[in-house]
Amino acid sequence: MYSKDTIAAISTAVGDGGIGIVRVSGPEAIKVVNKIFKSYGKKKGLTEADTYTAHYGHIIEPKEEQVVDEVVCLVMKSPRTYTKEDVVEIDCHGGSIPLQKILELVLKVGARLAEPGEFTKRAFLNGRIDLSQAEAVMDVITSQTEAGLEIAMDQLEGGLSGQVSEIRQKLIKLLAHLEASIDFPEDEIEDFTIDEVGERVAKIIEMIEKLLATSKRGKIVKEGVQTAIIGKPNVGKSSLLNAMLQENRAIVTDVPGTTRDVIEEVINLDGVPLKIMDTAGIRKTEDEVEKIGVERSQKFLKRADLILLVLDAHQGITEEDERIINLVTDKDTIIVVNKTDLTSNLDLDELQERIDNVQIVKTAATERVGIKKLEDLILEMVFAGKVKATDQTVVTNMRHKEALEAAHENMLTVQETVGQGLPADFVTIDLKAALEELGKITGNTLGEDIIDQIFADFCLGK
Ligand SMILES: Nc1nc2c(c(=O)[nH]1)N(C=O)[C@@H](CNc1ccc(C(=O)N[C@@H](CCC(=O)O)C(=O)O)cc1)CN2
Ligand SMILES: Nc1nc2c(ncn2[C@@H]2O[C@H](COP(=O)(O)OP(=O)(O)OP(=O)(O)O)[C@@H](O)[C@H]2O)c(=O)[nH]1
Ligand SMILES: [Mg+2]
Repeated sequence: MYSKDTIAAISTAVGDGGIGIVRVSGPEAIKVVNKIFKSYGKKKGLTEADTYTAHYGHIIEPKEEQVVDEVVCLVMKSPRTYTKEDVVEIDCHGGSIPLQKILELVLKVGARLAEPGEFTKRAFLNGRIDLSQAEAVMDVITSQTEAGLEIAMDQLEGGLSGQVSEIRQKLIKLLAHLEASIDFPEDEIEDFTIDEVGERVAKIIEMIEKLLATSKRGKIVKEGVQTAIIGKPNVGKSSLLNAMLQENRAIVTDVPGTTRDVIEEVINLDGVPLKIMDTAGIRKTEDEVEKIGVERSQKFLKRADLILLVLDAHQGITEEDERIINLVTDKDTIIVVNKTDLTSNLDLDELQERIDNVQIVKTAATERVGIKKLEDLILEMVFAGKVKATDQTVVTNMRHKEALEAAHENMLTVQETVGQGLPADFVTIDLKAALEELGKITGNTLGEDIIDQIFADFCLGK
């Protein structure tokens, strides 16, 4: 079972700020800190303190009566605390010596060192938050953009938990009805028709699909969009990157084959980290160095979420372009027809007709023309037009996505069985499986080892 040790850790960055915090949690937290805390003036010790009160004083080495640091202690009493246990925070000076010295003392007088994520794990095990909320704590800490923070905060406040439990409630109700009809087939109290079962199943599937549909957006906001700029040499790929960055990051010359390595830059497009890679022009080449660059860009092409394929309007479409166009058929792609400030030798209508499902944008990179339109189109594409939908719960976690997908599979099986008019006991197994999958998101149905593994990835002191 779960240990009720009193745990302690440094909860702030060590030696990297004016103030640092040593956090202590567990049944002995107040007693432990009280052994090394001397309050200012004649005041009583921390054991007499009310919950959520701050106490000024000193940390003292118990035997030697040596003052270690001047601090403020926060006392928070069970059950209304971060862990639901007694919590004492020692706000000390932020240098690594005071922090480590105080932690050492706390450990000496009765606490043990907390494992990574153990405070939050206790908040979960003691029922203050569920597993998806606990995981959101890390997402808040590691968020890269404001949009990412907003989504993580929604999850921390129980947005995802609420939706998952709503689906689970529906499943449990359906299961209860079906099991009753199996156990007491002659009772007619709650026996609903097969159509009603079908409707309820369809509703549950729809709810799961709605959540799953947000995961693409979730991944993008959390991890960014890997964008590769590709095209044959000299079409203006590096110029396009520079125009999007609004600076001259990549070297631009009129010599084909200028970019030899892959250049990676991040631009913040309306809260979305767009990770743009400018690649070496793709073409057959005898030059060894350039060849390596070409091979690397083909590799990046495979990894990219989005491809900006650049063509030269002045030159028109050549055989080399054709080969590149054929490389990218199954990826989200925007064709950038560049150098539109020069006379055009490219038939846009003909191009659009040939690749009817790919969007085309006209630019003149060196003149910074068409860049805003390109950026709007990128946002529209990666979010399917739902850029501003930030009030919505979004699935960002792979573990959650996989559980939703598994539950979805189970429900489709249920739907098929119901459609064939098979008796109730044929579907309860799959309904239970779906219920179990959804429970993994909130942590209701996860083994201890997997829970341990999730918290092990947390940072120290969290
Ligand atoms: N000093 C300090 N600042 C911090 C934290 C902390 O642990 N300590 N946090 C750590 O992540 C974050 C805040 N998160 C917290 C979440 C819950 C509770 C808490 O005590 N909840 C109780 C009491 C609520 C109440 O008084 O109404 C509860 O939910 O029962 C505290 C902090 C950020 N700032
Ligand atoms: N007129 C005009 N010239 C452009 C435009 N974009 C790029 N160029 C010119 O085209 C040449 C090649 O541009 P780069 O950006 O280096 O082309 P690239 O595709 O990165 O070339 P490689 O790295 O060699 O594959 C340079 O001389 C640029 O100034 C444009 O929109 N209009
Ligand atoms: Mg280049």
